[in-house]
Amino acid sequence: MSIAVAGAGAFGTALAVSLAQNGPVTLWARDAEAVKTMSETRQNPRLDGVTLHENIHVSADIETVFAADTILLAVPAQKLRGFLSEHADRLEGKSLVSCAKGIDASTMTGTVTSIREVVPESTAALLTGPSFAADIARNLPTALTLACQDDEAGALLQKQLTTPNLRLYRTTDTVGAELGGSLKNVMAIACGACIGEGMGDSARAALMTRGMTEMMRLAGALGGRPDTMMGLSGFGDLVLTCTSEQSRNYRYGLALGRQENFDPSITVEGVATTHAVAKLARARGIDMPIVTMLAELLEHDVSVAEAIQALFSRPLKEE
Ligand SMILES: NC(=O)C1=CN([C@@H]2O[C@H](COP(=O)(O)OP(=O)(O)OC[C@H]3O[C@@H](n4cnc5c(N)ncnc54)[C@H](OP(=O)(O)O)[C@@H]3O)[C@@H](O)[C@H]2O)C=CC1
Ligand SMILES: O=C(CO)COP(=O)(O)O
Repeated sequence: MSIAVAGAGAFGTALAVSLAQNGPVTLWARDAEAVKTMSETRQNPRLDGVTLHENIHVSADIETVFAADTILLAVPAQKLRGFLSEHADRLEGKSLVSCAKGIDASTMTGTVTSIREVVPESTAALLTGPSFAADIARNLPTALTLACQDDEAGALLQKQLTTPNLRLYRTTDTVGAELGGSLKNVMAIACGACIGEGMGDSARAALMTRGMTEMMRLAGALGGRPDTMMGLSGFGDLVLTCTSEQSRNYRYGLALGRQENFDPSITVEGVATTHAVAKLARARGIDMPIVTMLAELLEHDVSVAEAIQALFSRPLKEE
C-alpha cells in the first residue's frame, strides 16, 4: 500500500518525515521551484532544521499523488474542497485522509464530509489530535486519532500510518473528530486573546472549560458523539493549542489581545472556522456564546475586555 502526502507545508512535511521511517513516501507540492529546492537541499523552509529522510520522494507532478493508494491531504481546510473538486475523478477508489483542521466556510462542512460529498467513491478518513509539526518531525512521541466511519478501513489505515513516533487511536465518529480539531483552534484564538489582554490564567481555564461544553454541544447537535470531545481530537488538542506559543492560532489570539499585527501569510485555521461555526450555531439555534463573541471580536465589533464582560454578564445557570 503506497502513500502520498498532498501539500508540503509544515504538517505534510512532518508527516512524510515520520512515515518515511516505515518506507517510501511521496511528498507533493504545487510549487515546482519549492520542490526543486527541497529535492536539492533535503530541507523545507517551513520546517526549520529538519532533514528530509531519503525515503521521501518530493515531487511537483500531481500524477505521483494519484499513483498512491493512500493520500494524506495536508492542505489548509479552506483549500481542501477546491483541491478535491479539481481532482475528483482521479481520487476515486483511494483512501483519502484529511489532515486539515477546520470547517469549510462556503459549505459549512467538516473535511471528512467534504471528501465524502466531493469524492463519494473513496474511503474518507481524518488524522487529527495534539501534534505540532515540529514535534513530529523531530521524532518526538505523538498520539493522534484516526477517524473513519468504516471501521475495517479505519483499522487498515491505523496500521499503515502508525510509525515509531506516531501512535494512532481509532474512532468511527468522524463528525466528533472533525469538530474537535476545528473548534480547538477557535478556542485557542479566544485563549490567546484573553492572555494577550492580561486577563490571567484563571480566565483562560474558564474559557477552555466552557469552550469544551460548546464543543460537546455542537458535536451532539450535528450527529457526533459528545464523548469524542474527551479524547485526543478534542480535549487533547484543546489543551495543547490553548496553552502553547507553538500554536499559530494561540499566537494570533495573543497578538489580538495585545493589539499587535500578525503576519497574514501564516496559516491560522481558526479565523474562518469561527465565522463558519458562529453562522452554523445561529442557523441551528445552538447556544455557543464563546464562539459567537469571538466572531464579533474578529469583526472588530467588540474589544477583548467587552467580550469577556459580555460573557460574564450572561444570566447565571447550572454548570
Ligand atoms: N503545523 C502544524 O503543527 C499542524 C497543522 N495541522 C493542520 O494541517 C493543515 C495544513 O497546515 P500546515 O501544513 O501547518 O500549513 P502551512 O501553511 O505550513 O502549509 C500549507 C500548505 O498547503 C499548500 N496549499 C495551499 N493551498 C493549496 C492548494 N489549493 N493546492 C495545493 N496545495 C495548497 C501550501 O502550498 P503553497 O506554499 O504553494 O501555498 C502549503 O504547502 C491545517 O489544516 C492545519 O490545521 C494539523 C496539525 C499540526
Ligand atoms: O493543530 C495543531 C496542533 O495539534 C497546530 O496548531 P496551530 O495550527 O494553531 O499551529
